[in-house]
Amino acid sequence: MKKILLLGSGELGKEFVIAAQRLGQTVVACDKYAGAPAMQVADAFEVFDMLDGDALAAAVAKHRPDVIVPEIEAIRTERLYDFERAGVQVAPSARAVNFTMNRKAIRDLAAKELGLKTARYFYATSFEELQQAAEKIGFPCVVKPLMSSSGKGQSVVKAPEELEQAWRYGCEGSRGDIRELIVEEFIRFDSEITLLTVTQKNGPTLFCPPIGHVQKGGDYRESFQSPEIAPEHLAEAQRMAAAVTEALTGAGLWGVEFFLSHDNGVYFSELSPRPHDTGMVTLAGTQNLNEFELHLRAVLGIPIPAITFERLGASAVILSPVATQTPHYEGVEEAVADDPRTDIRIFGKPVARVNRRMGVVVGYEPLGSDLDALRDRVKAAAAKVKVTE
Ligand SMILES: Nc1ncnc2c1ncn2[C@@H]1O[C@H](COP(=O)(O)OP(=O)(O)OP(=O)(O)O)[C@@H](O)[C@H]1O
Ligand SMILES: NCC(=O)N[C@@H]1O[C@H](COP(=O)([O-])[O-])[C@@H](O)[C@H]1O
Ligand SMILES: [Mg+2]
Repeated sequence: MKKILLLGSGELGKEFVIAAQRLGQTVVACDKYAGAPAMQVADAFEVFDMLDGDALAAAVAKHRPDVIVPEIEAIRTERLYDFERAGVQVAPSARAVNFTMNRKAIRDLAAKELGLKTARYFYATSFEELQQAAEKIGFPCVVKPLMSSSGKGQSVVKAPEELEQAWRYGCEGSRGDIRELIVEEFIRFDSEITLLTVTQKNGPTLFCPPIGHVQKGGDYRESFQSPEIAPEHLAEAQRMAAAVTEALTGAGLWGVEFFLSHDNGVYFSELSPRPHDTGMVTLAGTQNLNEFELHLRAVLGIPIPAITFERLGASAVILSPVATQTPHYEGVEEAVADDPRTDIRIFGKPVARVNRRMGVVVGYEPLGSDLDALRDRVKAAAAKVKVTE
């Protein structure tokens, strides 16, 4: 049995810990606040800022884990190389986690080294550089901090006069100590997908059926598995996902994000070297193993003979409209009352902020059913749940 140090303890970590507990593993859940979702189900927990390299090293020295499993991006990832050299397994690998925590490293690797198709992009370290970059890209363009997730600090800029606001918003939403933004060409995609990809220690790379999703303000609102996509688009996405995960090295589940355009084909966007929020749809039992079970098996080297697609699924998020130290949930009973194939997860975050994701509704139907109707049903159920003070 292995001891796992989980770096980040949100909703994704919570489901990962549940999967690990079911296989008898020991998990120490870490995050910068107490009472985080994954801590509620772990064997032990530590509260510290994972961007603090010394605090991170102290937690590793104290618990002597066999495996470190990052769950968020805000980690002093350079230190992971030291732990890996000292014999601790890092999932999927220190290189993968270090490259993906900063958009610059992963974007340059994908676009320049691997030659994958991405939106055109430039970097900016000052407002003047941002203006020059936006002029070259044209409008609209997308401005994002190099280090952020869930759409924090991200804006679509429609005209030059909006750039100053985008610069300020981007710097404010920037995590860690880097003050640099990326400016991207705005891709008019027809749809976007996450391709959950599994790399194994001993075994071939496996792909889950693609997950379609809808984002607002750079944050996921609903996801569904599996949308109809052109076979050549799927093949191209799988080729790119295999190339980028191979270059990053290691074993685990990855969420590889793509934009699909009827006219322009497939664009690589970014990837998470860990379970993906849109992949929470797999909690609806869409596959033989959900994304958390797949990550665990791949990390521990437990065989995954195949990933099978069992049912259509949809997920819709529950966001808090209020900031409160004492979140309450109304409408849970109503949300699940009418449909036996609808279920809900309340993450148990101790505190609510405006637009913080507090729960998710998942639902399923047999393969071959109407996916749009399923999405509507799941969204309607999620809308019945209200986070209140
Ligand atoms: N260049 C672009 N053109 C059009 N839309 C974009 C572009 N970049 C991002 N978006 C939209 O914003 C969403 C979030 O962007 P991105 O994945 O880069 O941000 P993020 O903060 O890393 O999100 P997360 O951490 O949740 O994956 C995308 O899924 C897409 O809907
Ligand atoms: N897109 C990344 C993502 O969804 N990450 C998930 O959200 C948590 C942070 O939530 P919080 O901001 O509400 O604390 C993370 O810990 C992870 O589970
Ligand atoms: Mg993303």
